[in-house]
Amino acid sequence: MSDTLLRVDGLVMRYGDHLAVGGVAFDVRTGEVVSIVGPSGAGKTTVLRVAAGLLEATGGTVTIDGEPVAGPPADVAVVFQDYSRSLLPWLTALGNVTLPLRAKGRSRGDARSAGLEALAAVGLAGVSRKRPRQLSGGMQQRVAIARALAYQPKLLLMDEPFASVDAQTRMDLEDLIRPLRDEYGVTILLVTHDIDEAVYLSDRIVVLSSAPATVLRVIDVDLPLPRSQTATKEQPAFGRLRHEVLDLVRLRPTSA
Ligand SMILES: Nc1ncnc2c1ncn2[C@@H]1O[C@H](COP(=O)(O)OP(=O)(O)OP(=O)(O)O)[C@@H](O)[C@H]1O
Repeated sequence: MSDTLLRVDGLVMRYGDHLAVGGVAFDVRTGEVVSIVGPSGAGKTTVLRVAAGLLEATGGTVTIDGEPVAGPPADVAVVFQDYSRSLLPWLTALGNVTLPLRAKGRSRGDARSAGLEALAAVGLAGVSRKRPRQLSGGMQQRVAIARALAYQPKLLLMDEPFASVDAQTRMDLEDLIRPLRDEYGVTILLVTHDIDEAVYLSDRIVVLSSAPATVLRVIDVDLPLPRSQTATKEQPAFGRLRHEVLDLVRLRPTSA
């Protein structure tokens, strides 16, 4: 469980005159759930998009299993915040989940059984024939997660995946993550604004500074497993971690 799957090394990103990311480095080990947090505009999404091969960095390297990322890697899936734009409205839930599998050359029957299994894993066994507009926001995001998992990626990258749903649905979706990690043996790197969510879900948290982003600290989250929305969040250790992360995220550079 301790080998490195993703390595971000000296990552620099400049948008025109703006130096957004100023040398970010961290590792994600196989099987981990790691969150990236930081102030608004710190470059969290930028780091994730470079790891996904969707954006070319100005400098530094990202490797997955030792291979430099240059374009979207075959065994990486991405889940975005905006589920309404990530699902195809004219396809059923199952059709959305199986589309990438068919594109990858899997047979119809094989794609269908992997798709049904993934929909069941996210708690949507009964809605495989429904279209996205017939599903709630939380259910649509579950379909997007099922689509990513059915692909059986080594690495799942998630950018604010629960930011557009209500608080109760958010907790339900959070509680899918660690069991899905176990069931699919997938490593997860997640960007979130929500410090409680980062502490609750993660094995480690990468805290970025404001721009130009660097890694302020990588924090081990050694809260016992399995986690629970009530018991875990009542633990003094949860409060201490939350406090530590919040202090770092709210750090402001001292003015000269
Ligand atoms: N395509 C782009 N062109 C120009 N500037 C960009 C572009 N994408 C991002 N930026 C800028 O780079 C900085 C980092 O953006 P990024 O979205 O990575 O940060 P973030 O930490 O994910 O932000 P937030 O917490 O607000 O979602 C911001 O100042 C943003 O305005």
